[in-house]
Amino acid sequence: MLWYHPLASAIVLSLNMVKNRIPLVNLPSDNDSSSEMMRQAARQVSEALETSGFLLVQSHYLSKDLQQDALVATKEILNDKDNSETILHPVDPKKYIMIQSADSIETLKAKDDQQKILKEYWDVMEKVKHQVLHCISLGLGLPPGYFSECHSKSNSCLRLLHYPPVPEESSSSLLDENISSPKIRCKAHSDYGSVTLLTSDGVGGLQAMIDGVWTDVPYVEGTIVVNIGSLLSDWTKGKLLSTLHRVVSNDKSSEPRTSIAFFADPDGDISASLGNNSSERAGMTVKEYIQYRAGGDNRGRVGVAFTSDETNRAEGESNKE
Ligand SMILES: O=C(O)CCC(=O)C(=O)O
Ligand SMILES: [Fe+2]
Repeated sequence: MLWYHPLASAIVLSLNMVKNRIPLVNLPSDNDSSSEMMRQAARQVSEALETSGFLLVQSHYLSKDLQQDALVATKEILNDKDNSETILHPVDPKKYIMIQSADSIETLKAKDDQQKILKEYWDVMEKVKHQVLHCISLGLGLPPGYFSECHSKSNSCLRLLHYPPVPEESSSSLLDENISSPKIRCKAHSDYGSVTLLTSDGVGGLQAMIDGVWTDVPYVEGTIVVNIGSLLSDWTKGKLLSTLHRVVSNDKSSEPRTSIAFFADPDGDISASLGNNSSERAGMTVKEYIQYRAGGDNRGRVGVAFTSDETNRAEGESNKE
């Protein structure tokens, strides 16, 4: 039977491997570093970040209701045509608002209840960030607080994102001239800082470059997609991968898409190379590095899409698309 054909088994196996490379990890609700549950979660988190650079997590801090409410608020805020805070990306077909601190949510042009939801969401993301950093430290055999301690000042930001629907008339040309190139909604890039925590509305299209292949990042309701940025990758001397990713539109994902990216950056005044002297960031502070990657003012995050290592990887791998 075909099922037992060695080629068919290999295909099934590789599909499972892709699945397992972006595992879903339940973050333990207590912070006990010596518990078996914590040790297992720490292993799963660091293994995923070593092999694909991506995983999904579930945290007791985040309820499905809060996640849904935050998505609805995001959609409404970005749909308000009079909102001057909204930025149209210069290249990608997307619009977004950057929120640079929890306090600045109060001055966001949004209704009180929307601000309240986003504030609550921010506070939860701060907690999840520390849960993930705790697991990463433990998983790498470091003291549990090692990375959390470099994130003492909440140097995070929140990006509210909306991708408009792909127009009907262009659906026949969803595949550009080159039939194998799907339409790009967010160009390939790596993130800059330490940990990115992403909520999306379930419209597909997020892809990660894993072993040279653009791979769909699975969506599971109630979970957060976690990936890491170039700084954290560098701090671990490349052991943890800052993986290139992008958002595309294909026949399954041409609908409007809303997402919320929480970018956790380390404290601005510490060294961007954190003792890795071979790093191309040696001599820069975290704040300077983020500004360099963001294109100057840190407002739009449309600066340097990849580090030089990542550029090399991208050039090698884009041929395999
Ligand atoms: O919208 C998404 O799903 C991903 C966004 C992203 O990767 C980013 O803004 O850095
Ligand atoms: Fe990203």
